[in-house]
Amino acid sequence: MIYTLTLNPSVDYIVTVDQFAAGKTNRTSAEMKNPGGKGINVSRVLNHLNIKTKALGFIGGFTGEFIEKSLQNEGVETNFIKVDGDTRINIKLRADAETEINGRSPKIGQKHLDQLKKQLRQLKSGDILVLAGSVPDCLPATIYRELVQEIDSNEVKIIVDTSGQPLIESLSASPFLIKPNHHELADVFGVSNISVNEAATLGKKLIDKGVDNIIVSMAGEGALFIHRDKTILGSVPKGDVKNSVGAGDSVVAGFIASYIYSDSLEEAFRYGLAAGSATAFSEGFCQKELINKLMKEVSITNL
Ligand SMILES: Nc1ncnc2c1ncn2[C@@H]1O[C@H](COP(=O)(O)OP(=O)(O)OP(=O)(O)O)[C@@H](O)[C@H]1O
Ligand SMILES: O=P(O)(O)OC[C@@]1(O)O[C@H](CO)[C@@H](O)[C@@H]1O
Repeated sequence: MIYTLTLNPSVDYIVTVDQFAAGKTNRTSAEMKNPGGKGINVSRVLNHLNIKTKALGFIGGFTGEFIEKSLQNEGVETNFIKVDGDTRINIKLRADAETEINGRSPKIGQKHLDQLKKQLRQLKSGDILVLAGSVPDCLPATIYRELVQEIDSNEVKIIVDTSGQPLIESLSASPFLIKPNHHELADVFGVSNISVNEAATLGKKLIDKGVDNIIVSMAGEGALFIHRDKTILGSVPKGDVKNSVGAGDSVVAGFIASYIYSDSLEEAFRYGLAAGSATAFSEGFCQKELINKLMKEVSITNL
């Protein structure tokens, strides 16, 4: 089974304002409310690709109910733990530029954490666990590593998509895959504005720390795939970007979808990039048909 864990889900309120004026009353020309949070997005994209997952995490209040109902309506299996307080609402403002305001998590108590640990103890050899998104303020930055320690089997593949200290702390859990973007990777080393070659060098340092595979996404500039004995540069298709929310999550979902069938890391990397771009070029999340079309435009070069 593939499990996704979103410690800090969100209702994504995506609003389009034709001409945004700061400090004025602006009116929307379009708006959407979607269940969000990185792990939930991975589950939703995999569902588009007819792959079953179980979405785990903490939800609360009317926003939490909205998320649970929306996922159930789409056919995504969930096993959320209910907390007091409302799940956050994240604002994605589409105007000339895209601006995001991400909210804070409701409080998560020890009993909720214990419930989650109990769920994770049910995971079995061959399962995949995707730990994705920010860590709520009330939890320690080490939480992903601590949660992985609850899993009995060493044969569960761990995928981590987070940033900052939680990403650094998760490295010692020996993840099968991490997917930082180039800014997040640079951040791990306290640097900024890295070139592709610098990203490859920094990525290899994380491989030396015990990570099996790394995808470093660089938006429209392509992506790197780094494995112990090879580094590959992937191109991404050219197109009209309509939506960047969930593009990175689609890379993770696409990678998983392809890997479980092909068992080929290179094919999975290419499919992940095609899925990321298919989401970027769509109003909602990627669909199979567009991913397959874009696959032809993703080329890879060994570095
Ligand atoms: N301008 C673009 N043209 C083509 N594909 C794009 C573009 N921007 C993003 N993508 C696709 O989306 C993927 C993820 O983009 P990015 O590197 O911005 O990740 P991210 O920062 O994790 O994304 P996000 O947090 O917005 O979901 C890229 O690997 C690519 O497949
Ligand atoms: O605040 P976090 O947890 O880092 O990111 C949350 C978020 O921005 O990530 C998803 C897109 O990747 C959105 O659905 C959601 O709003």
